Amino acid sequence: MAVRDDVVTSPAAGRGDRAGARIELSGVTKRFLTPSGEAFTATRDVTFAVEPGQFCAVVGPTGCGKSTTLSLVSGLDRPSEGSVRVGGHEVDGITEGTSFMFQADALLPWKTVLGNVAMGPVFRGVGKKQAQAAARDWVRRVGLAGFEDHHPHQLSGGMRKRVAMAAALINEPSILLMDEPFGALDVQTKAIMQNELLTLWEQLRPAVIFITHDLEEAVALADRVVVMTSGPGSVKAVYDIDLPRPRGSVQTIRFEPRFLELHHQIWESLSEEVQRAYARTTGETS
Ligand SMILES: Nc1ncnc2c1ncn2[C@@H]1O[C@H](COP(=O)(O)OP(=O)(O)OP(=O)(O)O)[C@@H](O)[C@H]1O
Repeated sequence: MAVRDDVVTSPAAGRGDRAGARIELSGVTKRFLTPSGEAFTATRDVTFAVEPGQFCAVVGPTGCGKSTTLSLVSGLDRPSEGSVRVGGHEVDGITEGTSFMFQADALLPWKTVLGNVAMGPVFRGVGKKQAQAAARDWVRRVGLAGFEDHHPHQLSGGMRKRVAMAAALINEPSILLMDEPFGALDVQTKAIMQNELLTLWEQLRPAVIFITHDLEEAVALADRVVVMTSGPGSVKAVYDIDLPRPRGSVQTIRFEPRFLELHHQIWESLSEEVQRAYARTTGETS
C-alpha cells in the first residue's frame, strides 16, 4: 500500500472488478478502547449500500463516526460487529481497487507533480516509463499541463488538490473514498474542484463514498445522501438525489427548485442531529 497524507492507493487499484464494486455495510458497530481501557462505541448498527458507479455522500454531526465508517470500508480497520462487503466479499485487509482522498493535501514534498501522480502505478509494478506516460496524461486531465516538474510547495491549494485527484484516479479505482477532500479550500476553488471531480467521476464511474460537513456539496454531487445520527452514529435517513446527470455547474444547480427542496428536506433531518451533538458538548440533555 502506498500511503501519503492525502492519498492512499491500494496495490490492486485499477485491477478491481468494477462491475462488482457494490459497497454494503450491514449492522456495523465499531467500538474503540479508550486510553483508560473502557469500550467506546463510535458507530452502532450502521446499514447502507452504495451501488456500483454510484456517488454517495455521508453527512452527520462532528464525531458521529463518518471517518470511522470510511476506514472500515477501506479495510484499514475492522468492525466490532456486523459486516462490510465490497463486490460481495467480506472486507479483510486493504480493499482492492480503492483510492482515497483526504482533507490534508500534503503530497510528497520532494517529488514533482509528475512523480507524485506516477506513484500509484509505480507501486503496482508498472514500468517507470509507462507510469510516467500515464501520469503525464492524468496531469493534463486535471488541468496541470506545464506543471509536471513543479514541486508541491510551488503550487496553490487548488492545484495541489488537483495533483491529489490525479494520484487518486490514475489507477482507475472501482471505489473512491473521500473524507472532506475539499474542506480546506476557499469557496470558489471548492466549486471548481467539485465540478472537476464530477467530470472525472462521470468518465470513470467508481463507486464513491464522500464525507462532508457541507450539505450543499453533498446534494450537488451525490446520487444518494446518507444522514447519520449523533454519536454513536447510525443511519438516520437515506435520500435519493434525483437531480439530472450530468449535473453541470455545481454553482448553478444550487438555484434549482428541486435542489432547494432536497436541501431543505435533508437539512431538517440533519440539523436535529447537529443540535443533539452540540447539546451534548455543552452538557445539556436532549
Ligand atoms: N482509534 C480511536 N480510538 C478511540 N476513539 C476513536 C478512534 N477513532 C475515532 N474515535 C472516536 O470515535 C468517534 C467517531 O470519530 P470519527 O472520526 O469517525 O467521527 P467523524 O464523524 O468523522 O467526525 P468529524 O466530522 O469531526 O470528522 C469520535 O468520538 C472519536 O473520538
